[in-house]
Amino acid sequence: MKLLEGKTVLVTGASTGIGRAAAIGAAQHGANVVINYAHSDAAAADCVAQIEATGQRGLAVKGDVADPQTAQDFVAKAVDAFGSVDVMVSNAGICPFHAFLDMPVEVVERTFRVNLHGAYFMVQAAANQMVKQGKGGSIVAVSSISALVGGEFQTHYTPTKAGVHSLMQSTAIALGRHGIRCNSVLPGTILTEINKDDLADIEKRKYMEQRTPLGRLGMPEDLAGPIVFLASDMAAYVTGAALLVDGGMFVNLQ
Ligand SMILES: NC(=O)C1=CN([C@@H]2O[C@H](COP(=O)(O)OP(=O)(O)OC[C@H]3O[C@@H](n4cnc5c(N)ncnc54)[C@H](OP(=O)(O)O)[C@@H]3O)[C@@H](O)[C@H]2O)C=CC1
Ligand SMILES: C[C@H](O)[C@@H]1OC(=O)[C@H](O)[C@@H]1O
Repeated sequence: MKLLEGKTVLVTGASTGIGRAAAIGAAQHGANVVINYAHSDAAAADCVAQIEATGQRGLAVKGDVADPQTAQDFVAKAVDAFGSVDVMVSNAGICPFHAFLDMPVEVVERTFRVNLHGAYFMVQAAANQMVKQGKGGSIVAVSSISALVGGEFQTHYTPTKAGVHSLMQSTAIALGRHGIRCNSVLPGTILTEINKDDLADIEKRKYMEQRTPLGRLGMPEDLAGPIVFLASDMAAYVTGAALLVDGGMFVNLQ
């Protein structure tokens, strides 16, 4: 059963990792997919090729989500290409691990701008287009387990993920009257480019695995199903919700 037949799905940060898996998962469920990315041209082209291999249409639009104009351009190009915006998956993000006491100002500001401002303006641009279309829509933001728990080397990052989680709660209220649902997924530790260096520390990787009741770290594809579900009409009465996708890591105190 295809859950997104006839829909146009936009995914930010989809050249690699979770965004890429969500984009391909949406195409496998019958959507045409427009992806955003900032740097990785070849990876973005490969993602579009994978989307098209499903028989759906794909388009990559390059742009830095930290710039509010990128959101306007992304939505406009999606409408030009495929006629509407039915789903926005706000996923683009960075996590440059760094200690707190000597955290450079530029690292804090860049992380806030990409992860939180970027999500804010993407969600706002998509919502305005959905309101104009008058047939509702679905917004799924990729927050994190880190919205709920801290990280010694993530003091600049975890507040952005809590912010994204909170943004979905507030926009669920602001947009409910337009039939637009807003939810977040909260991934645990998923093996992607964002933590390749961090998890090259074998002891740390083992510790993270041992904290996970399902016994393994996540793969990007583990997020595709939950994101497609929240994007789809199967979740028609779900808004303002946050879904942990973490193999049980969050509940594992002892
Ligand atoms: N991996 C994990 O354990 C977890 C990840 N997350 C969240 O998942 C999301 C995706 O990360 P993940 O897949 O892990 O990591 P990746 O590094 O694999 O993917 C990040 C994606 O974001 C894009 N991106 C980065 N900066 C920008 C920017 N300024 N503008 C537009 N696109 C940008 C990258 O594109 P390009 O390379 O072209 O710049 C890439 O497509 C992030 O929001 C992250 O916080 C949440 C919880 C856990
Ligand atoms: C980048 C981290 O490994 C990853 O990102 C998060 O949001 C979680 O903290 C994960 O551990």
